[in-house]
Amino acid sequence: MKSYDLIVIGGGSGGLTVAAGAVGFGVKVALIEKEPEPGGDCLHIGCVPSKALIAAAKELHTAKKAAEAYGLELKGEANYLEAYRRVQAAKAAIQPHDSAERFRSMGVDVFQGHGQFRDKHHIEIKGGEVLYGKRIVIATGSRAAIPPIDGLQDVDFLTNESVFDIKALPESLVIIGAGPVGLELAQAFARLGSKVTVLERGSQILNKEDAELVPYAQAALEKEMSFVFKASVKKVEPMPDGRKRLWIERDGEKLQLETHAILIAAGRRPNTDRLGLLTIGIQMDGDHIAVKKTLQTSIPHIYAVGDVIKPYPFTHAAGMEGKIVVGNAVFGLKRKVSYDHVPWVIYTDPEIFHLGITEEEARKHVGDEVRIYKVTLDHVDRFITDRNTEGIVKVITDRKGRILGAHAAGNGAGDWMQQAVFMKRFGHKLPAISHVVHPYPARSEALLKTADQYWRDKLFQGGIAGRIMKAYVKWFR
Ligand SMILES: Cc1cc2nc3c(=O)[nH]c(=O)nc-3n(C[C@H](O)[C@H](O)[C@H](O)COP(=O)(O)OP(=O)(O)OC[C@H]3O[C@@H](n4cnc5c(N)ncnc54)[C@H](O)[C@@H]3O)c2cc1C
Ligand SMILES: NC(=O)c1ccc[n+]([C@@H]2O[C@H](COP(=O)([O-])OP(=O)(O)OC[C@H]3O[C@@H](n4cnc5c(N)ncnc54)[C@H](O)[C@@H]3O)[C@@H](O)[C@H]2O)c1
Repeated sequence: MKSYDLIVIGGGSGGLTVAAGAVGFGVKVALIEKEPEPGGDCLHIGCVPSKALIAAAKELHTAKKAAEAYGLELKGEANYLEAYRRVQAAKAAIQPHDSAERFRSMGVDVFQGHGQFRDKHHIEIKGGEVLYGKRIVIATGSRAAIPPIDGLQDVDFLTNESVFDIKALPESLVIIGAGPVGLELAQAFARLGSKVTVLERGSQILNKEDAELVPYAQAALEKEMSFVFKASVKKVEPMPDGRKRLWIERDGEKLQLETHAILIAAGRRPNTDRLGLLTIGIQMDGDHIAVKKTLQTSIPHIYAVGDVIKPYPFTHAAGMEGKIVVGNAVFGLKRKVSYDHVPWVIYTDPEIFHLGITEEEARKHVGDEVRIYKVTLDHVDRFITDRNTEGIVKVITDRKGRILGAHAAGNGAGDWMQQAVFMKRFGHKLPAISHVVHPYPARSEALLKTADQYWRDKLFQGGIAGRIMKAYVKWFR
C-alpha cells in the first residue's frame, strides 16, 4: 500500500492550492480527483466558463448599443456557437495550469477516481487502490442543489454542469434562483438573445448585499430580463413541442410560464455525502463539514477547505484556506482562518463588489460609531465620459475612519475597488487614500472621493479638528 504524508481529496481551487504548496516543501503528496482532469468547478463548470460567456454577451450588447447610438444597422442573428467556442477556448487555455500532467511534474502523485474514507487514515479510490495518509485534506467542493419541484426530474433541465455545453441558444429561458449564478447567467443569456425570466422565492435579488446597492443592480437587470419574486414553483411538465410548462404561486396568485429551457441556480450542496464521513464519525454542520479556525475537522489530522465548509463558497476563499492548511498540516502551525478581509464580486453589469460588513450589519454591531461615506458614479468624471454613471460606492467606517465595509455597484467595480481590500487588510484608515495620487480620470477616483468626504466632514462640519484649522488659518493670514 502506498503511504503519503498528505492526501488531498478533490483537485479544485482548494485542493490544488494545498497539493502545490505542500509538494513545494518536500512533502509526499497524493491528489485524488474523480474527473479526468483536475481544475474543479471553477475551471470546468463555474468561474471560467461563466466569465467567458459574460464577456461574449457583453461584446454583443455593447455592439448593439453602439449601433443604436450611432445610427448603424446591425443585421442577422448572433451565432451562439461563437460564444460556445469562446467558452471552450477559455477553459482550454487555462486547463494546462491545473492539469494532472503539471501536478505530476511538480512531484504530486495524481490518482483519477472517486476517493472515499475506509477509516481515519485510509482512502479507497473506487475500483482501485487504498492509500494511507498521515494527514488528509477534504476539498471535494459542491454541486447545484436541486429543489424538490414536482415533475422537475421528468424534464431536461440545465445546471451549471450542463449549461456551458449547449450549442444552441434557447429562445426562452427560465432561471430558478436570483443568486450570483442565476443573475450572471441570466444577463449573459439575455444579451445573447434569449428571453429570460428569473424566478426567486425571496422578495429581492442579492439578499446578502448592502440594501442601498440592490436598486442599482435591480434597475439595470430589469431592463434586460423579467423577474418573478416570492415565486414558489409548484410543478413542471414537458409540453408536446419540447418546451416546458411551470406552475408557479406568488402571494396566493397562480401563474403559468412556458419556456424552451430551465436553468436551476438555487444554491449549492456540498459534496460530503459519498465520502464515508459517517464511517469515520467526523462532526458535520448540516451538510457541510464542521471545522475549527485552524481548518481542522473534529478529527485533528483531517482538514477541510473550500465549498465543503460553510462560510465563503468562492474560489479565492478556497485558495486562501488551502494556503492556511499548508502551513498547519506541513509545518504544524496553528494559523487561524479569518474572512474579515475577503471580498467578493458578482460579475453582473453593474458589477457588485462586497467587502466586510454592510450598513445594516454595522448599525447593529457598532451603533452610533458608524460613519457612512458614499458617492454616486454620476459624480466621477470617468464614468461620465464613459456614459456609464449608474452605480454607487459606499464605505462604512468607525468614528476614527477604520474601514468596516466597502461596497460598490458599477462598471468594473471588482477591479477598481480592490484598493479598499488592501487598505482594510493592512489597517489603513479611509483618509489615508487621499495621500495616494490617482491618475486622472481613473475609475478608482470613486473610492478616493469617499475619502474627500471624510476630510470635508472632519474639517468643515464644526468638529474640533475643523475649529483648530480655522483658528490657525485666521492667525496665519
Ligand atoms: C456558475 C458558477 C460561477 C462561479 N463563479 C465564481 C467566480 O466568478 N468567482 C469565485 O470566486 N467563485 C465562483 N464560483 C464558485 C467557485 O467555483 C467555488 O467556490 C470553488 O470552485 C470551490 O472550490 P473547491 O476546491 O471547494 O471545489 P471545486 O473547485 O469544485 O473542486 C472540487 C473537486 O473535487 C472533486 N471531487 C468531488 N468529490 C470527489 C471524490 N469523492 N473523490 C475525488 N474527487 C472528488 C471534483 O470533481 C472537483 O474537481 C462559481 C460557481 C459556479 C457554480
Ligand atoms: N462571482 C462570483 O464570485 C460567483 C458567481 C457565481 C457563484 N458564486 C458562488 O456560488 C455560490 C452559489 O451561488 P447560487 O447563486 O447558486 O446560490 P445562492 O444560494 O447564492 O442563491 C440562490 C438563490 O436561489 C433562491 N432559491 C433557492 N431555491 C429556490 C426555489 N426553489 N425557487 C426560487 N428561488 C430559489 C434563493 O432564495 C437564492 O436567492 C455563491 O454563494 C457564490 O459563493 C460566486
